[in-house]
Amino acid sequence: MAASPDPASPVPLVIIGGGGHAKVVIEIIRAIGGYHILGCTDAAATAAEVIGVPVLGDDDQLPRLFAAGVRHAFVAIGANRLRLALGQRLLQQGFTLISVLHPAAVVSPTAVVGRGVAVMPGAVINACAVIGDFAIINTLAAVEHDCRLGEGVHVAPRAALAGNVTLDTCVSVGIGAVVKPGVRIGAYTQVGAGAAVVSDLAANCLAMGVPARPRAPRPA
Ligand SMILES: CC(=O)SCCNC(=O)CCNC(=O)[C@H](O)C(C)(C)COP(=O)(O)OP(=O)(O)OC[C@H]1O[C@@H](n2cnc3c(N)ncnc32)[C@H](O)[C@@H]1OP(=O)(O)O
Repeated sequence: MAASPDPASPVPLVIIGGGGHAKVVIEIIRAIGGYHILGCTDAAATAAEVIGVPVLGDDDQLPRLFAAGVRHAFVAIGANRLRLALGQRLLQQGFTLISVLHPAAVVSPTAVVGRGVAVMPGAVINACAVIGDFAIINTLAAVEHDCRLGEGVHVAPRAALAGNVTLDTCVSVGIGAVVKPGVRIGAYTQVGAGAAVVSDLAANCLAMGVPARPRAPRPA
């Protein structure tokens, strides 16, 4: 995680994405303080600004911004694969990808949080959990002790991971879903809203229900 910025000299920052997730991220960055949000990039923008942040154009603007001295960025896109791919591209371009932790989130001092991670209000990340780059721990989600979350995962609002759960790359755990202790969920699998995952799930599947049952495999 990047060091905390100095509120007296705000760090210029660009946000990638301009949708609903970006709105939440913008408000967290404002709550943290210490950053000057220059704007956001959004190829599909329908307005000139997002809650007061100007839309700068599409991602082709990023090399120009880097050349102008902007070094800090955050990818605020909900789609896991796209968020991860763009984050990795920005790292290659030399940007520093900050993590945004809402002041009302609780993150254990023994947890490890990667780059480009969003932790929303009320989320709890408990002891010795490891959160991979570009993860989203959404509003009121619980990530219990010793969980291992890969890159690009999303734990949706009010979802709860018990201790020692492993989520591989780009897993999505739907709103209000729960995952039993020690369970491993394979890469790119999506768990439906309200599901109860009581045993391991393979990669690339869609699982839903109580207990969660995998449905037809999803395209890789
Ligand atoms: C801040 C934020 O907003 S973060 C956003 C977080 N997002 C989420 O949590 C989304 C989670 N997504 C879901 O739960 C979705 O319903 C999915 C991914 C499980 C399924 O989506 P789709 O493939 O589009 O399924 P679809 O809506 O066509 O439903 C197919 C069937 O599954 C059922 N179904 C859909 N979702 C669920 C669910 N979560 N649990 C149980 N059954 C479900 C439907 O009732 C339907 O049943 P039927 O065939 O008997 O009529």
